[in-house]
Amino acid sequence: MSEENRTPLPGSSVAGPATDPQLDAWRDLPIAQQPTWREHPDYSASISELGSRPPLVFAGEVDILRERLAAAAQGKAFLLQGGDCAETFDGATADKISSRVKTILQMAVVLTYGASMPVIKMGRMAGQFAKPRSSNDETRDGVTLPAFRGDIVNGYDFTPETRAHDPKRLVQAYNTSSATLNLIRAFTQGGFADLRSVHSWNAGFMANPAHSAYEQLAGEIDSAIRFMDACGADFEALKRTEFFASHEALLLDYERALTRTDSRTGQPYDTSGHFLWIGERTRQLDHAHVDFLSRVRNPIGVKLGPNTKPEDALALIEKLDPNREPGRLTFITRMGAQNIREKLPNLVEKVTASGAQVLWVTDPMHGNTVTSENGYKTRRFDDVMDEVRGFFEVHDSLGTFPGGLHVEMTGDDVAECLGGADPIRQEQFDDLYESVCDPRLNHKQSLEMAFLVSGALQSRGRR
Ligand SMILES: O=C[C@H](O)[C@H](O)COP(=O)(O)O
Ligand SMILES: C=C(OP(=O)(O)O)C(=O)O
Ligand SMILES: [Mn+2]
Repeated sequence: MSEENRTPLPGSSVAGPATDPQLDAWRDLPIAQQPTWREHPDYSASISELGSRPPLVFAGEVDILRERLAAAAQGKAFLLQGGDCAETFDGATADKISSRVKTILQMAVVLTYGASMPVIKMGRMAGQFAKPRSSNDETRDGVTLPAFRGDIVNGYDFTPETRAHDPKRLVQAYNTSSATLNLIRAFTQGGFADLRSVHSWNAGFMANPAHSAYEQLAGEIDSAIRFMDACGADFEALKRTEFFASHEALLLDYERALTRTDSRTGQPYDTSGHFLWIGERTRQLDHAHVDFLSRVRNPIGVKLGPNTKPEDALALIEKLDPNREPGRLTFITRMGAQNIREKLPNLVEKVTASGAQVLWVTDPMHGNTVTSENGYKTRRFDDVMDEVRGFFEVHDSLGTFPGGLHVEMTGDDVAECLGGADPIRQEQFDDLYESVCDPRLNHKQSLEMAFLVSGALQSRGRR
């Protein structure tokens, strides 16, 4: 069958043309944080291989997510987005994926109760392989090599061979994302996500005396589930849950190659994930990332750091959400606990006054990174929670909706962030620090955060 006559199946997606003046406009713009691999002998073959592979997500699912995020932007749902700073190829095991999904589901139950509204569950998963870095190089014992930029670009081991940028990794990232997403779909659709099991996993967390402060809330959730059961609630329907995949759209080679024209609407969708965000280091208005993401239909996030001016935020809205479509644009603020109460109000005020309806989400991780005395990149649980509290205070005082939480977390018992009720100490880092980039909340710290945020949402609802 000739290319022109090939009719797409209803609702399926077909590969776009090799070049497209709109989707390829970014190629003529300045671009930061990209690998140096254009001249590599495997570059073209890797890109065309990605271009011929099936989409990882279906455009219809992306539309559903946009509707869910629109509800959150209107104060009727709450977003929970979490996962590794940097996923790794080796880390895509059944155990690690299931414990991360499990932890997100556990957090979501606690948050749903506190918020009394739906919680949109989203992993920094199945594609979170590319990392922007502050420096191009890393020096150890007098040897300088290219910095680790995520498994999609190079490897973590400190050897010249591993640190070389290798475009074949693009295809490996696609394959790993595909396997990860397959397992996520199986878990969340196949009975693993049953509300009653998720709730029973939380009993394990409550068995730790360090968490006694959360007993009342845990008891209330328990009673609510028993009450639902007694009323004959349809627990069959609660055996499945929606779960969306997201990552930073950093490598435009990868994102462009997975962009497809949706046969239902004729619109381009970046099918590498449901939700994509632009990082703090690549959100320049006239640069490639903003241009490319302005042209795809997916819901888009933008990280906003402490130096964001209101004019920057307004210009990003104009470019990324010209039709002011609720659910299209999420601002993920990462100000730092020290700054949030001072810097966030002006931004929120000016954006609200402009009439735009964005979803405001807090990332309490990236503005609170410090180096421990023994040399590890870390974050203090108290600083992280202080930023979350500041985020709630600012939105409460302005009458706007604190719509979600974006966290670097894992389901494993690692030691990377300091503190928590069952405190992690820096002496544990040598044995239990596993992250190849930023420090993540471990399983217990993640659940503790969910209980604290749930309490804040509950008091907000009672006011
Ligand atoms: O995840 C975020 C960034 O990639 C990371 O914070 C950069 O950190 P660096 O300063 O170690 O490069
Ligand atoms: C790079 C990240 O964040 P930011 O762009 O906010 O620094 C990240 O989310 O890992
Ligand atoms: Mn990070």
